[in-house]
Amino acid sequence: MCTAANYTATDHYFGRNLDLEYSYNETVTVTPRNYVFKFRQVDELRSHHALIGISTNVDGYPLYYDATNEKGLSMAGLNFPENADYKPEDPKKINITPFEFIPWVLGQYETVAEVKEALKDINLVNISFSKEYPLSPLHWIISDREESITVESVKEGLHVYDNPVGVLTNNPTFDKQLFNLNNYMTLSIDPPKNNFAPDLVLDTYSRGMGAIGLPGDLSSSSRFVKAVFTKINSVSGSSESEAISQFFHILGSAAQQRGCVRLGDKYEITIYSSCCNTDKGIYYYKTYENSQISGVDMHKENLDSEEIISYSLIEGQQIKMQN
Ligand SMILES: C[C@H](CCC(=O)NCCS(=O)(=O)O)[C@H]1CC[C@H]2[C@@H]3[C@H](O)C[C@@H]4C[C@H](O)CC[C@]4(C)[C@H]3C[C@H](O)[C@]12C
Repeated sequence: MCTAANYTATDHYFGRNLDLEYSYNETVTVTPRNYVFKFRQVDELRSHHALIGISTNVDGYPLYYDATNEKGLSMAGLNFPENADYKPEDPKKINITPFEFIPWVLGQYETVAEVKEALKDINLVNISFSKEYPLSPLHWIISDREESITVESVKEGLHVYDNPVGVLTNNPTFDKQLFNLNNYMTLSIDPPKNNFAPDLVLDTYSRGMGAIGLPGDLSSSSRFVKAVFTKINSVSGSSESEAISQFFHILGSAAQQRGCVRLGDKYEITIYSSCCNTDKGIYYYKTYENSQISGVDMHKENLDSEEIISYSLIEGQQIKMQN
């Protein structure tokens, strides 16, 4: 399971939890402007916006999970099993493979509005990277400071939904996730009023009772409701430190602890949580066993170069002893 979100304090932030039972040796990867992005069915991009995000790099190609470009546009791919349906090549469309989708969008566009226009001509074509890296069933959230969309290639075709909550998890399809929020409209951050039985004396015996009924399990639809409630009601100071702390707490509301979701002989965990300051191009992250925030600043790299730059994730707790 995964959860992605965006958030605006003074700056704008975008990030995700990557929930899985194994890892692909992912790294924080900066793709500079002159790295040649080759595509299977369309012309290469010799010069493009620079990107920072997390990827698995195979044969020098960054297979991004989530990324932000130097213009502040961000995108993340999340699992969408049984629903994702990629298509045969369509000669009337721009045929992009799912593994090329993040570089193709972030390499060229600056805003969600531009992406929406471009998506009218896109076909997500069923070509995998290689035998070892087959097609992943994904859907995507794309955000800038102003708006977010969700893109789902399903049996009926390519669906592009406005995403008014700036959150994405996994199944079911995004229209159903949004509809499900109707069921929670009475939840509140304030103490509840007794609408249940006004003649009964009912006591608000604990803080937080306004949100009783907010799901706490780790299913995708429950994480969606929990993350939306937490994000929409989030309050943070405007400093970088306060904003990124708050953002990691939003993701923390839907994080997976080892032992709660069994998959055969493994457990799904939140492998990493990320928070990119999309205005400054700084990618912050934590890992399951490293609660300290680490960061990579894309602008400290030579963004005019041609080679990708990657940083291994710092794993293992960094404990600051005080005596
Ligand atoms: C499985 C990951 C998403 C995590 C997630 O949503 N889990 C939820 C599980 S569930 O629905 O609740 O069951 C996705 C996100 C990005 C994906 C990776 C990226 O797309 C990059 C390449 C793409 C290649 O085609 C396959 C390997 C891969 C390296 C992908 C492996 C895997 O599918 C990743 C890591």
